[in-house]
Amino acid sequence: MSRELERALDLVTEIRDFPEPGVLFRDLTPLFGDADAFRHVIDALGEAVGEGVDRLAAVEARGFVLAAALGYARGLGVALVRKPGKLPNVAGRVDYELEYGTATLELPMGSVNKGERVAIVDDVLATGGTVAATAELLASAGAEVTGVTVVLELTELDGRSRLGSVPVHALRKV
Ligand SMILES: O=P(O)(O)OC[C@H]1O[C@H](OP(=O)(O)OP(=O)(O)O)[C@H](O)[C@@H]1O
Ligand SMILES: Nc1ncnc2[nH]cnc12
Repeated sequence: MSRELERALDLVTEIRDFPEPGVLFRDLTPLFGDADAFRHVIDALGEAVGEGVDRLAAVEARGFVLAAALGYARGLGVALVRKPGKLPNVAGRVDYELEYGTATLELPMGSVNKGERVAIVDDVLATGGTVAATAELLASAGAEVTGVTVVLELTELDGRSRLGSVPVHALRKV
């Protein structure tokens, strides 16, 4: 890994007991706010996503920031998976467990085509609930999930185990 990418990832801060007691929250805000760091992270994610991908998928909200820049850099459109109640036309909905609480995700109608090869991008892989729910939504819409690419993987929470044989790429494992 380049020194620049190491420096970028070192900007992620740890906050104890947020958003609830017992959670060590990884905050990517300083990384998003530093132009050089952000560029190095997007370049690294672009390499990790690899070839043979037709589209990206990302989850509101932090995933959108990464996927928008990555989609531009790689010339790929993005399926914007949303928290509930935001979409006029919903192709599918999944409820899932988070490290802190429960959540629901919705896939916009028409955001992926049948048979498309879609790579999921997010900032943090924790329990894997978010990405597993996204993969389920994409599969229900007829897309093929080629892989999951994240900035940080929280290995202790073993999110990978929820993703079956889908390849997971993390820029850093903590
Ligand atoms: O692997 P998991 O246990 O599912 O957790 C990972 C998810 O949690 C965070 O999102 P959050 O729902 O906090 O939303 P945000 O992006 O709107 O801050 C993060 O951005 C990932 O999407
Ligand atoms: N510990 C954590 N830090 C940042 N984002 C998260 N999403 C789920 N768990 C998280």
